[in-house]
Amino acid sequence: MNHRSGFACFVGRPNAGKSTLTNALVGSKIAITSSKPQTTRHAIRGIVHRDDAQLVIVDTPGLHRPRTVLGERLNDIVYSTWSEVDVVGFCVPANEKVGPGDKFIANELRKIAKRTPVLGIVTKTDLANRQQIADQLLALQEVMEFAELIPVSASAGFQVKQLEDLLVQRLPEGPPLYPDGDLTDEPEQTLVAELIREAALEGVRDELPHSIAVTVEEMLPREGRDDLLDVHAFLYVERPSQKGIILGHKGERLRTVGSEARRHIEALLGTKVYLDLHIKVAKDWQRDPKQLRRLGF
Ligand SMILES: Nc1nc2c(ncn2[C@@H]2O[C@H](COP(=O)(O)OP(=O)(O)OP(=O)(O)O)[C@@H](O)[C@H]2O)c(=O)[nH]1
Repeated sequence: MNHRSGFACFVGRPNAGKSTLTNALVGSKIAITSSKPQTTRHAIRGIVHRDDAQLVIVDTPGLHRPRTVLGERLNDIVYSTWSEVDVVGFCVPANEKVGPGDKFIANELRKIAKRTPVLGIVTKTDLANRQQIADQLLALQEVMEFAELIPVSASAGFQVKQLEDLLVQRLPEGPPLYPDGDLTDEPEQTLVAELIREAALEGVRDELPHSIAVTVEEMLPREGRDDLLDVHAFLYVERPSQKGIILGHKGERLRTVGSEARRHIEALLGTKVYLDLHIKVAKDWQRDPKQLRRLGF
């Protein structure tokens, strides 16, 4: 049998379960999941290695109606990802009605479906009964024509292997694209920034959904120690009032954010970490292309 290799990405409205599915396929936490929408801001690749294939999964941010420069940038990332992959999985949760958001995405996907096969994936089947799952498959079929339709549950591990096979079948023949063992080719610094941002948003997402950006200025082993990494990072907010929210009473919240982020960074990098975290106010960074570039968007 010939070896196959190529790229896949999952699309779907926020919270559809794309990151969780990526993690279930890759078998290690490389994309950051959360219970609130739009936390996946970077195209993080996870890699499924098999004897007969290598599947590279690109995790895209949710497509949405752009209202700010950041929104437009995010959509650009989505479109350029779609045009680069061999197969797209369109995720719709089993326990939520197929709605206008899904139809909006389907309309956009239809434009690429002639060149790139699109699989319809009903996710989170553990949250629905058989009838609901069947109804959802039918509802999904209504919105566009799919190359395949499949129900899965990333949490329960239901049909994840089957989905992997369907994705692999759509890849072209070719040698592995990455060396064995690579989980992601996203720079560590980006992952670390994402973990800090995630910790900072915990519990205040409704107040500050898109107002936080994080840059990691420096990551260096502590002099004379090979078991301790110094991480210097800035957390950007748009207004002084938001700084107060992040800081909390007497800076207590920021300390919690710091230790929470540090725990995750240590788990990711497998080393002890000293996290030096400072807040900066960068006025309207979301609307300013120059600031966006500086913050890595
Ligand atoms: N019960 C159940 N929950 C799931 C499953 N997959 C994802 N979830 C939950 O659904 C929520 C959203 O999942 P994510 O994987 O972050 O969704 P996403 O589509 O990547 O979200 P964005 O990054 O916001 O676009 C999280 O709370 C997950 O734990 C599943 O198979 N079963």
